[in-house]
Amino acid sequence: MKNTSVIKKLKEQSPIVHNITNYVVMNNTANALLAIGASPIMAHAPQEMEDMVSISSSLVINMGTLSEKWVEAMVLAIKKAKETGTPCVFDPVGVGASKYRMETAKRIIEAATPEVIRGNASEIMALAQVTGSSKGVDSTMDSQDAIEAAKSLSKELNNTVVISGAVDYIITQDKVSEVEGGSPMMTRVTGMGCTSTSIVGACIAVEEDRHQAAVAAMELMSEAGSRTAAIAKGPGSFQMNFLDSLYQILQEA
Ligand SMILES: Nc1ncnc2c1ncn2[C@@H]1O[C@H](COP(=O)(O)OP(=O)(O)OP(=O)(O)O)[C@@H](O)[C@H]1O
Ligand SMILES: Cc1ncsc1CCO
Ligand SMILES: [Mg+2]
Repeated sequence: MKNTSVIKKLKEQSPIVHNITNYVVMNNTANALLAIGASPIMAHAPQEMEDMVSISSSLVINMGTLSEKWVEAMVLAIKKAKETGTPCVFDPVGVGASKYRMETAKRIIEAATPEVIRGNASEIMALAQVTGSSKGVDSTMDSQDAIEAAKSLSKELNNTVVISGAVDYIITQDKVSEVEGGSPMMTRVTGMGCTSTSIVGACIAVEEDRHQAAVAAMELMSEAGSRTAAIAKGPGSFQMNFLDSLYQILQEA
């Protein structure tokens, strides 16, 4: 890890991170947050969204498995977050794959701008409306192909945009940071992208410089991915050992 200052803050502060995320990854991302010393809440009932945001240090909105009640909860949560000054990261899973996802992403962003958006190249391209041709929830292009789209998105929204992939790009207006490392095995385990989004959520809870927070989160993912790849025999042991790697990196910091 190049810079451990954000990680040290995570250890000291143990932030509460409220996640409205998808059924597929809920358990993985809650465990990843616990492994890095954060305190996850996974909840999505509209009736309790404002209370949950009020007690949280950051908000994660992930639109992996949408339904009307969840969208209602997402909109309520991000509006409340704006009111309370709670930073939010948005993961536009599969945006571009359906009209509903495109409309929902717009609705969320129009309700209040998320401080950070993290997606793969297809998602960032679709979100920037450069192309509407996202295939499913996995990326069909290299992360560098979406840099220009991410820059225009970041300028339009005045926020930070993260493109994940073999190389991660963290983009705030014209500022571009790169994070290498990790492992191709990360694409064989569901929800590694969603996990990176939740870790961004933990980092923006403790670091006000959103760009720096997002870089730290992606570096943490990368380091944990590289370490895990050295010992895992396949996706199953990768998934399990990834949590241990996150935990160990935090212990060392
Ligand atoms: N080829 C690769 N080599 C190294 N690291 C990778 C590679 N592909 C992805 N990663 C890492 O895996 C994590 C997830 O990124 P990815 O772009 O696969 O997300 P995603 O497509 O949103 O995933 P999902 O939707 O399954 O959660 C990031 O931390 C990224 O750096
Ligand atoms: C596979 C899948 N489908 C909807 S969400 C999700 C998890 C990865 O984003
Ligand atoms: Mg994803």
